[in-house]
Amino acid sequence: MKARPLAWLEGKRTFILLALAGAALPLMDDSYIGLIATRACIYWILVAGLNLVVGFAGQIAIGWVALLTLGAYTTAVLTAGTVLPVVHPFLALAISGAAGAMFGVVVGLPALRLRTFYFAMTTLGFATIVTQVALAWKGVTGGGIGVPGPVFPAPFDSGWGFYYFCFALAVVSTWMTANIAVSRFGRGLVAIRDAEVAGEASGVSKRSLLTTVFLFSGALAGVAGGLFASLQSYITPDAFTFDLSILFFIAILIGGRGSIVGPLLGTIILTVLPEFAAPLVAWSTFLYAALLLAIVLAMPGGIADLLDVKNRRPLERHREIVPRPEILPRLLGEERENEGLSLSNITLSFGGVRAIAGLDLEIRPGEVHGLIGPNGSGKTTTLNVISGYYAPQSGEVRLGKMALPPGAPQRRASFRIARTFQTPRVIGAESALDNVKTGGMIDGRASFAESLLTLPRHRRDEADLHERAMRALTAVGLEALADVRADRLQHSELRFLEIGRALMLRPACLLLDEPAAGLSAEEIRRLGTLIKAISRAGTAVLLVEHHADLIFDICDRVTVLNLGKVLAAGTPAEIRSHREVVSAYLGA
Ligand SMILES: Nc1ncnc2c1ncn2[C@@H]1O[C@H](COP(=O)(O)OP(=O)(O)OP(=O)(O)O)[C@@H](O)[C@H]1O
Repeated sequence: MKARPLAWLEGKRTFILLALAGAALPLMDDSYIGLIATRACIYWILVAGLNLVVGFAGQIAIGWVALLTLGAYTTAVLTAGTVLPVVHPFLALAISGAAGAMFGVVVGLPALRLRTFYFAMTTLGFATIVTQVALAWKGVTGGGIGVPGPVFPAPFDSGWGFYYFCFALAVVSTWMTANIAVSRFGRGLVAIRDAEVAGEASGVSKRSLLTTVFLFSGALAGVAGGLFASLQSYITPDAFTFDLSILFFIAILIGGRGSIVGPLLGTIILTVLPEFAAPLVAWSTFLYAALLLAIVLAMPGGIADLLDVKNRRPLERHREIVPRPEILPRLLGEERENEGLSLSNITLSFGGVRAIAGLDLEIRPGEVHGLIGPNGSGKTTTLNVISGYYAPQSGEVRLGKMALPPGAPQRRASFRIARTFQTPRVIGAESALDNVKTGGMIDGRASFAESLLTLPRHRRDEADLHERAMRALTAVGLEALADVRADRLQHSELRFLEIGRALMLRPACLLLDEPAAGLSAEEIRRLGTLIKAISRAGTAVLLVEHHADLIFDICDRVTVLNLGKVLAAGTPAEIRSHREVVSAYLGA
């Protein structure tokens, strides 16, 4: 068997090793090492929070040094007492955290509108603004001359005393971000990064989740800034360089997206490396850039990928998907009284193209309703109107008596409307189990703060979610692959995985967009049995499909679309013998 030299670094063991090493570091009795270790702890406090923004949510925030600067000046100015009465260093640190949180939201908000590099540019803009204000606002910040940093009271006033203070805060930051990573919030962030529409369909609200994370990440950066001011003894604007911002960002990339241990090791490496390469200090920007290039080209998954030994173990080649529909009632609820979904007079055009023209449709609970028609007849557009991705120009979608708000896809989950996609939208970097858990996002009761501190309600949520997700995976026949990363699964498994995720909503209405595409004949048969069982458990199922056999085998009713209009509607037998349908779609 192939040697796995990094296996011992997997998971929690690395954290424990690092914590023990960190706690024992003062035994070395070398104040220079103490200084570097303190700096690594401070950087990590900031990177821990930024990691949720960059590594988990995939937002390119490269100017986070702005928040370090803000925190440093806030603490220093408050404790120096040059402008206001002197504030106790601990209180000043807490105020810096609050200021960082507020400013974190301000810096982060453009991410709700801007994507990738545009957002990156705004964060850089903020970094420049903060440094320029620090330079220009001489009365408060001392301008280019600067301001003294705080000295924390005993026992934190000595080198190692201050180290332990920073180390303790770094441990707490790690613990809190690790708690978020394994909570529904962490999974929601990764969904925003890798499968935004699927996340929305599961009820992930990008706006509120990102705002909360910017708040938290900003608070950590503010606190890190306060500690940084103390470490520096005296701060001037040139302490907050662009290089520093790049260091924070690259530590996360080197570490690997969606990991905590990786960026932690990345931060330690990037803090320690320049000390060993002191003669190269003038080359630091060049070195960072070269390192980044090397990482992106040689190991895009970063350190975390190297450590992820579990996911390199080969999978069984000939795998079979054997759904277990008999457990559906336990997953979906034994006695459900769902209401049907109805569309009345829906019209939607894209420019001059009439995708749907006055469509009426009724999907009843306990039935499978097939929606068929030639390419471009408006089937996917109909699903997108029901699931809120498109707001129709006229007409109404109702669940029972309730009219659904047009648009607002992330609110559909609360109406228990679930869907799958024509091309499976899964989070490749997460396990099958975590993908399915994302579908149960809206059932979580614990707040972000409760998850941060892993309070009982959070633990109850997670235990419940785990049990249900395992049940959903069993129902769709994928329980043996629960721990496998989704990007290692076969296409057919992804199709069933999406259904598993949708079932987590206990849907009143399930929309399936060509679920049989790419499946073998046997898999289609099993899929048919599963879909039928889902509808019999009380769900209204809308099935868009090109496999006519599947449609006619399992549907209770079929609607045929042509050019966005209903060409025919009725039972499978009626549709099969409908003259116009046969000539327009089914063929002779
Ligand atoms: N976002 C869009 N912008 C412009 N036109 C669009 C858009 N989405 C769909 N259309 C057009 O609307 C019509 C209906 O498309 P739709 O994807 O709903 O058809 P479909 O029946 O699902 O086809 P297929 O079976 O190929 O998936 C097509 O003419 C398509 O080109």
